[in-house]
Amino acid sequence: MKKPPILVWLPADHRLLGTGERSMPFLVLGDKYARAVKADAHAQPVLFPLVDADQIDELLALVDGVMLTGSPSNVHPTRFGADLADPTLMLDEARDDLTLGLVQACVAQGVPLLGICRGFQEINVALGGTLHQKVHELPGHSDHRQSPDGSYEEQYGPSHTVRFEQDCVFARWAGADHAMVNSVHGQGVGRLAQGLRALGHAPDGLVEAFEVEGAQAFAYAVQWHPEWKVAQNPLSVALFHAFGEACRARQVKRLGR
Ligand SMILES: N[C@@H](CCC(=O)NCCCC(=O)O)C(=O)O
Repeated sequence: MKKPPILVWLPADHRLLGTGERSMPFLVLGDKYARAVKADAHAQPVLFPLVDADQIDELLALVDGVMLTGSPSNVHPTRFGADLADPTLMLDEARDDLTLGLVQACVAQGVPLLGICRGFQEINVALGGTLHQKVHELPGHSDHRQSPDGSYEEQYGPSHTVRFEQDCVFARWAGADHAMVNSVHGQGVGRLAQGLRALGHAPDGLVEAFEVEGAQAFAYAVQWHPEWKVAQNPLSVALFHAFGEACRARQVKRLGR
């Protein structure tokens, strides 16, 4: 009997598309995230367009993993007890309303969870951590953003090293104690949530990778973008392969085969 596809839930962004009077609300998902799930985790990306918080458990029962994508939007600072530092920052409170509860449900139920960039930040906030809203304004910190004028090749190209904790999963996936990563973010981890263990740091000390300590299943997050041209990066290949295998293992448990 043909095995059903492994299903990975990617929460959508809520975005106004169009200009002025003609702008309209849309639900959007970055193409490169969906393609990485399909081509590199060997799973089927799925969207649930409109989810109420009380539907999370019933929808989680239908999927084998969750991937929280990056986004130009930011977690609303009230979610981590701060005031909005810059009113021009793009926000997406509808996404916050879903993802912060979704993270807690994934951790509680042992659903494989991968966070990328905004998704990395969401996991930290969902579990009680805080964010720096403008890393580039912190003394001793680098600017982790990219010029919007650069090509995508430039924006998502190698930007800085990340040094991994000795013998951690990222070091094993990279085959080294460090890796060059891209960097497309203005926010970053302030206080790491209790229960998260930092596994990688940028040269300026910013946390760039963590795990959920004692997680029942795959539960990792990165500040960089492994979904960018996965096949060209052995660390990204290993990361998505491991995520896909964890989702496959859940499918066996979920479907009994
Ligand atoms: N907005 C937050 C998170 C940054 C982020 O997710 N960047 C990726 C944006 C576009 C993409 O999906 O590749 C921050 O600035 O820290």
